[in-house]
Amino acid sequence: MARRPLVMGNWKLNGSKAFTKQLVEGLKAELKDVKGCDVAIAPPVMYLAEAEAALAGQSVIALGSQNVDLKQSGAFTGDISTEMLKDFGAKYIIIGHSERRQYHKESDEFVAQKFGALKEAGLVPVLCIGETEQENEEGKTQEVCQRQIDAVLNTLGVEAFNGAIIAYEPIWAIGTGKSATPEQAQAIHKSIRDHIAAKSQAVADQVIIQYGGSVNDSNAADLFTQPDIDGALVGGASLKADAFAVIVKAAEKAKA
Ligand SMILES: O=C[C@H](O)COP(=O)(O)O
Repeated sequence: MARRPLVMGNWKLNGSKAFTKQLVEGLKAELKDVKGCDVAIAPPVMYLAEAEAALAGQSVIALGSQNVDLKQSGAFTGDISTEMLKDFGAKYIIIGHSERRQYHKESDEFVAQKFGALKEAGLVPVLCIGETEQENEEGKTQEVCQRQIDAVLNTLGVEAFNGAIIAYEPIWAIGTGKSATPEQAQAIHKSIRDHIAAKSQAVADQVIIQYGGSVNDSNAADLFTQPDIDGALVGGASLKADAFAVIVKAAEKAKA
């Protein structure tokens, strides 16, 4: 079945009020005629208000967030709730990014709880999974990805993946300039889809599986030729409107 691609920019810990306005204006100009690809940006939560204001009046670019917490209100210093994200019009919410797993010790189970909280709130989880370089060299890539997905499958059921996004991001490819090859990524994406298909073919057929890890304006088109690569989660190259636009348009063209 045809899946509508999603290209999402993860700005990580970058930007300012002025940068946010400037980049969003640039993206609006570059992407105004895009029809065949969903597009989202995840600025730092500090700048969701600026991004929401700058995105007003257009429907090509959706707003997202890089994280969410579990509680709705109360004495939880520093936390961000699903309702707060909805208040800013955020839709696509990244969870389980390897930087959160590594630097904030987020476990598979904790990430699965966040997945459930997002589904309950009517938001779209963008579940990041992926192996370290060592796990890759030890041939454990599929095992690691399946374990990270199983944390959701086994607690929320396969139907939770209806309308959700998976982002396969090999950790060794993030920010290194060393992307997985299209063939390497396709093999893992297919194994992820097959793993979900073992529970439900229908759910597997519709789930968007993005690739992330050094995607740029030069390598995106080749990645998108692969049948199970349904878009990209882009870090560094999402900070430049022209490079990000090339990636979006490559997805639109490849999946037309
Ligand atoms: O969320 C995005 C990824 O971590 C990829 O980052 P990158 O494109 O800078 O390698």
